[in-house]
Amino acid sequence: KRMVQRHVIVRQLKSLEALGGVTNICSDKTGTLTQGNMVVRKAWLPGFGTLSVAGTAAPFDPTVGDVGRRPEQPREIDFRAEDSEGEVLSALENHARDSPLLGDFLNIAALANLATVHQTGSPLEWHARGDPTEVALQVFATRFGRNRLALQDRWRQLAEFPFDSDVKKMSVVFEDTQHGKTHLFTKGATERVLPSCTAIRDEAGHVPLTDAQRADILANVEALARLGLRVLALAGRADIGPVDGHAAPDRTDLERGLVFHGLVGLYDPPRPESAPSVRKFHRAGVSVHMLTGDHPETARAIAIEVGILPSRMGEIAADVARTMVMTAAEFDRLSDGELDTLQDLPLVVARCAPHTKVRMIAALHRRGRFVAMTGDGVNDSPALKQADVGIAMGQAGADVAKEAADLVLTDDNFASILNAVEEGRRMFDNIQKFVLHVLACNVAQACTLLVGLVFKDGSGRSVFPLAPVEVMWIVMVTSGLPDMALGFEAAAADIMDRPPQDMKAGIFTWELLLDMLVYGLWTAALCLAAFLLVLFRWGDGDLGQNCNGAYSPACDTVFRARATCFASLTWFTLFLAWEMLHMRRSFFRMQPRAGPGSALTQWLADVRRNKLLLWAVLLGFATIFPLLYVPGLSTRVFRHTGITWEWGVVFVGAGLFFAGCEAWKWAKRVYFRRAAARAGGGRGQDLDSESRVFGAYFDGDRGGVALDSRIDSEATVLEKNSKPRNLKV
Ligand SMILES: Nc1ncnc2c1ncn2[C@@H]1O[C@H](COP(=O)(O)OP(=O)(O)OP(=O)(O)O)[C@@H](O)[C@H]1O
Ligand code: NA
Repeated sequence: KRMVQRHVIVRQLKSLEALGGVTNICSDKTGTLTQGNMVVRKAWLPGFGTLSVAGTAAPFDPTVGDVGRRPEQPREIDFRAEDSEGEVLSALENHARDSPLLGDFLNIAALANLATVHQTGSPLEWHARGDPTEVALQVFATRFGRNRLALQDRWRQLAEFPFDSDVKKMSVVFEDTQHGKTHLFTKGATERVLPSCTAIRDEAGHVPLTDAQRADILANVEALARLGLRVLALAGRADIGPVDGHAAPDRTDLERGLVFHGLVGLYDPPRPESAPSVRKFHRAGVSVHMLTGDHPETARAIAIEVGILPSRMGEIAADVARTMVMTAAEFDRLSDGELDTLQDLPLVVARCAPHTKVRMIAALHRRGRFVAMTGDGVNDSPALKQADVGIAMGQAGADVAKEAADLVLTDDNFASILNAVEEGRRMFDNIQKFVLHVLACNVAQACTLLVGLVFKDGSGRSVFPLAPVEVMWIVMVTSGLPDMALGFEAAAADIMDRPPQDMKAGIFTWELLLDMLVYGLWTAALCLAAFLLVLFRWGDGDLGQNCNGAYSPACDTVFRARATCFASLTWFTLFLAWEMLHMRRSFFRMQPRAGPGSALTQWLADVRRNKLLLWAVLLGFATIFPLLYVPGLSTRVFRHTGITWEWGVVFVGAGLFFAGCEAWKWAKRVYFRRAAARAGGGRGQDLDSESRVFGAYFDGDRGGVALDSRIDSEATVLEKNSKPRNLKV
């Protein structure tokens, strides 16, 4: 339930716990790492030039921002230059009317488009409905007065071939009621649209498309994608003859012989939380991969912005860089064997289709990784099922995807995955603490009772150091209540600073088993020592007759010794619950950094933090007195008797108990520090975090070939140049 506030719906409680052990996260880009609110930033129309939209932070409002124009193609423009946007156009509607080239381009943008953008409410506000990509195009067309709603008087839709992430394009058939002609309008990923194009539109009209022009177009796509823009190609075919919308016309038959009209570049800014979340995942030892349907250059630029790829891509050897960013086609060309020989699997897979996600999971599994995968599409179900933890999107996600998933993010936000992982680790930790406490207490009781069998009275019967009712009481009340309270313990401060737990080992790690023995045996040793000292050292050593059964004056020493043993075990059980708050940190310094107050106030605050545990411990403390001193209850039921000076033994035992536990934790800390230093191989804390995370990739010896390190700078330049100039709120 608490997860709902953190924007996560848990469909499988088990998977939340599993999420704590995730080593690799494969995330979508659009809407998850990015905001999913797109704006058209660039458009290129052959023969008309490059348009730039700047100064808008309001994605739905077509009246905000300027449109600039330069006569060159995008590949010829240095977008870092001050004047890269060119001359600002005024009266955009007139431009659209006067230039048939621009007019046709905008018609495709507005009509091959199911989104609506309109003004409603009072005061009037711009609203949009539909797919973000299409909303952006609709807003762009509306800037020039070409809103689909306005065009509907003249254009009548006859058929639609919908978009899906496998075909990566969509087409519509419209009838121009003014001229009675039928047209096909297509938009989509360039490499899906361009092959169906045979001509290109420019000032001269339609001219056949040459190979040189195709190469030109692709160079322009790259130039725009490098800015982190999603690039779509617009194309169309005029006068296709009669089409019967009811007869389900053949898609491949119509989507050919198209005329290329130009490109649009849409920007979908990363969510502000994405980069910090990726950084936190890296600190937590979790690798983040981005599997996106977008163009590799777009994917690369965004991946650099959110830190999935290092900003210093240019320093990475070319062959390494090539395996860091792959297209699905490149990825799928490699056999399973070849994938397994790669030093690292790609961090970014572009142009991803749903089945590529399944192969990625399989490849990660073969490397023994524990994988969480996001998905929103109808075809993502196999990947979501295959992943150790499948995560669906609550807003953009298809219902089938949600059904196949273990978790649903209600806000589609990548940062919410981080919350879920943290919650998973907390749950795992608390289960481990709970189990360790139960087991250590059991070991303590069992050893005390077993060793106690050695002491036999005159009739040859063993004298129990603990009576059965005492043991029951400790199991059910003294240890039971704190055990429950441990489940509510908050996450440790460093919970996201350590590597994921090994899900194959589960909670029963070597550390836990050793802890169980150490705490259990130490508790048993102290309890037995208390029993024996009170009985033989300071008492008369009289084991009496049948002292397990009933009180008699002869059993007085045994009853006192038993009471001391019981009081000790009660206290140690309670203290051990407190020691469980952190597996390695000292109970007296729970927080890594002391706050403003002294160590004592800090400690008091830490102890008070888990209220339930505090009450459970205090209750356990308080109840021991009636159990010892209420006549009848004490001797008849619990088979012990009130003690006096023996409390001194309990106090000293408590001191030794803490000393022992703390010494053991200290030894563990030293051991793990050394182990970490060895594993770090001297690569110290002083390195910047990028070198730490991506150190394996920056390998000087490989002779890094300077790649295009302009990518990141251009994306930031684009950001800077487009700071809102006349932002309306
Ligand atoms: N509405 C659309 N009409 C036509 N083509 C589109 C549309 N939306 C996206 N495309 C094209 O399909 C490509 C892949 O889009 P897809 O929706 O599969 O990716 P995505 O799911 O948005 O990205 P991600 O996988 O990162 O979430 C886009 O890069 C774009 O070229
Ligand atoms: Na997607």
